[in-house]
Order: sequence, then structure tokens, then C-alpha cells
Amino acid sequence: MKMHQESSSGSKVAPHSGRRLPLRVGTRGSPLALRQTDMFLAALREICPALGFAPDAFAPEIISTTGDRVTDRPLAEIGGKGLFAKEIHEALLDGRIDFAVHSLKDLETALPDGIILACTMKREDARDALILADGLGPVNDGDIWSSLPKGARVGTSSVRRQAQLLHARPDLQIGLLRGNVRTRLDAARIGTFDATLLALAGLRRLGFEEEVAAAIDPEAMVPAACQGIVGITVRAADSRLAELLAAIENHEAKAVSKAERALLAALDGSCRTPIGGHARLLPDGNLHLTGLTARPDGSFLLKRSEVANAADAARLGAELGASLRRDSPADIFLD
Ligand SMILES: NCc1[nH]cc(CCC(=O)O)c1CC(=O)O
Repeated sequence: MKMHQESSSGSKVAPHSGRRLPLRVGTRGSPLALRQTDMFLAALREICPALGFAPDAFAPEIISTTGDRVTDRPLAEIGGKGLFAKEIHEALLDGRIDFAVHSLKDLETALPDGIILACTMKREDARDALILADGLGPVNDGDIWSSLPKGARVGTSSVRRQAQLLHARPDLQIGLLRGNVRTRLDAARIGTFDATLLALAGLRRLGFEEEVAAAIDPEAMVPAACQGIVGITVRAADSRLAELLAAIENHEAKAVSKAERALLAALDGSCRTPIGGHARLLPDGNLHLTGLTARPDGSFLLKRSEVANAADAARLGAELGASLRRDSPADIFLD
């Protein structure tokens, strides 16, 4: 079986894509980003055996982003959207990489000209997970927040998590906690905080699930739009590579991410705006979408859900986003 095609210059070419091997894969350098990239490449090798048998088929390129470099301040203080993607987009557009692997929840809804979202992988799990300091718990499933003592210190840098926590428990003390997954888990373990919240998907992918005290129902803590989904970007002009990547698209992830990203786009919040968005396919094939807006201090919180045919995912997200924006205080969307 031919493992790869030979180009006229004799260099190895990825099948169907017309791109010379190795394919250079852009990724952030965090343990989670590297793990997600490995998982994606394994899926790609499975769908394209010719690439699977070529040992030098892929060359990961680690790209440091602004969001990775600046860790001592809230994201809201260091700039707008795309903090975890701008440098990766630049590498794609100037040809240093051939495609990029992202946590879709960190990818801005409006991509730069010339870049497209080529595929989305099966959603791991959208829920947020509660991590408790030693000695706290167990968690009462009927009232997940009862495991947090009065005035408990909760570490997070997510205004979305902060707003929903304070709306439910105004007595909690929210402290800034940034860094990679292990750093944030350790902050709870060593008692810097009584609790923190992280995406279950990241914890599961890194093998830290046993540190989870509870997975939080999406209606009790609406996740970030596209949380749990890995997305792949490529140059729009690389149509054959885009077609190859689209071949491993997960159709449920595509539908739910289309609704959640349309919601996000319609709300057009800033990085200071607490926004939640969660879509799921119902057994009858319809799409159920929940959207949330709030003030960071939880004093205002609006949550709405709508159901529509999955084929109307983008319209469902756009209409729910417009409805939430119309009925929320205008100032929460400002930078
Ligand atoms: N920038 C943080 C970030 N981006 C993606 C994930 C988790 C993985 C995912 O949502 O797919 C995380 C960690 C967290 O929110 O706890």
C-alpha cells in the first residue's frame, strides 16, 4: 500500500491534501493543548491510514500566545478576544503551520480573513467540575453549593463562573486564579482556596478526573460556549487539506458548536461579559440551547432556553443571543 504520494520534486505529499509532509500542526504549549493535539492527530491517523503509517507525517509547532504569557492578571485586563489564538492565526496565515488545534471555547467567533474552522471533534463533556480543598465535602447532589462553607474562598479567572457562583452564593469570596490545569488544581489542594472550578473535559483529558468533587449540571452552571470541544483551523485557500480535515468532523459537535458560537456572536460581549452557552441534541433530533448573561457580581443573571431543529442551529443561536442581549443591561457588554 502506498503510504504517501510522491510530488514531482520527490518530497512526500499527504494524500488528498496536496501538502508536502510533514504537516506542521500549530498548538499552544500547555499540557492540555499538547494532549488535545495528540488526540486529534491520533484521530486523523485513524481516518487516514496513509498518514498513520508515515512516521514523519506531522510536525507539532508550539506557539506561545498572549494568554499563555501573561498569567498575573485577569484576561479582561490584558485585552480582547483571541488571546489564546492570535499568534497561532499569524503562523497559519504566513505559512509557518498548515493547520492548528484549539480548545474551541478559546477561539473567537469571528476568525481572521483567510482562516476557517475545518472541523470539530466529538465533545468530551461540557460541564464545569467542582474541586474542593481537603476536608471539604462530600457534595450534596441536591444542592451542590452546600459543600462550600459560608464565605468560602473560590479561585477562578472566569467571569462566567464568578457570576453564577455569586448569584447562587453572594457570600462567597472570589479570588483570581489563573494558570494551567495542574496549577489551578494545586491551589485548591494546598488550601490557597477552598474550591475552584475547571472544565471537566480538560481534567478528563489530562487524567485528573479523580480530583473532581462533582460535575456541575449545565443548568446550575451554564458552561462556556463550545466548552469540551476541540476545533481545527486551516487556511481557507487550502481547500484539499480542509476537505481532509472535514472528513473527521463530529456532526453533533458541529451542530452544537454552530448554535453556541452563533449565540456568542449575537451577544457580542467583551471578555468582561459573563456569558454561558450550552447546546445539546435531544433524542428527537432537535437542538436544545441554553444561553446566559449576567453581571460579574451576580446581581443580574438572565438564563433562557430554546429548542429548534438542528438544521437551524445558527438561527437558534442568533435569535436566542439577540433576545438575551435585548433584555440584559447594555453596560455588561462594554469593554
Ligand atoms: N482557557 C481555559 C480552557 N480552555 C479549554 C479548557 C478545557 C478544555 C475544553 O473546554 O475543551 C480550559 C480549562 C478550563 O476551562 O478549565
